[in-house]
Amino acid sequence: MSECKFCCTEMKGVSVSKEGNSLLQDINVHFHCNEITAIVGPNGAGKTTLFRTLLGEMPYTGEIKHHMHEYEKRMHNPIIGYVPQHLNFDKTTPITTFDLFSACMQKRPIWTRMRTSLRKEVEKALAEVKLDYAIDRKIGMLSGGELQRVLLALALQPKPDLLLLDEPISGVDVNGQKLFYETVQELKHKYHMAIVLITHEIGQLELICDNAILLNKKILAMGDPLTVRQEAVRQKQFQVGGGLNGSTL
Ligand SMILES: Nc1ncnc2c1ncn2[C@@H]1O[C@H](COP(=O)(O)OP(=O)(O)OP(=O)(O)O)[C@@H](O)[C@H]1O
Repeated sequence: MSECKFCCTEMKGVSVSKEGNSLLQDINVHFHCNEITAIVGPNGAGKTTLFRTLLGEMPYTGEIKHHMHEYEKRMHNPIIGYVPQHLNFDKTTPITTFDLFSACMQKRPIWTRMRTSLRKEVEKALAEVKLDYAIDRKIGMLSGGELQRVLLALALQPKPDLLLLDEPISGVDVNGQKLFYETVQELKHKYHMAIVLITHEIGQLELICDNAILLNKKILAMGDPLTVRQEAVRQKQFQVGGGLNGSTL
């Protein structure tokens, strides 16, 4: 991967064990700002565990460092945004996109009077993910792709230094996938974030990321997406055409 130019998140000799099982072994990687890094690997490879470790949810040995500009260090601790694979909720809920944002963005309880500026802020946040039209829609009526872009917009409140996307478009149709990745590319250029993406769709890796990591407890390959893809095939970490490991080429 390229030299660190500005800020980055660095994992140095990170290992995770749980109940006597080794889940991650000696992970050494830099996630750079202005770059999208894809993490690929078979089921049970430890991809989500790596995210949970970065989010501070898993005890680990080794070091995780967030290198930031000096002035940013004075302003805040690193902010990490997270987009999950799915949001499980009752599809008949009357909650709208605006209600969801209000609950997340308003510091006071939402039954108290809302900040008058809140609606404008939500409109701006939704415009960034091309969902201006969805502010008053019930979340249960949104398509899979729209809902994932709502979650992406929420993960940007406030702007993170590191954005983690955990298989964000699995089950989303082709157009929805395209729109999601276009939006992520635009955000990368606009906010210079480090973005890390877990994906099983390694057939188009070079179209969606700048760097890739092949993970199976250890890092098996790392670098430009095409090379990592070839290495995944060579090491038979995936089945051509999908199948065994739930991954597609
Ligand atoms: N809290 C935990 N305690 C014990 N084992 C765990 C825990 N969390 C995850 N594991 C195990 O660690 C392994 C890696 O899980 P993880 O969810 O990180 O894999 P993954 O690469 O994200 O898989 P998938 O592609 O199927 O989502 C699995 O064998 C899982 O059962």
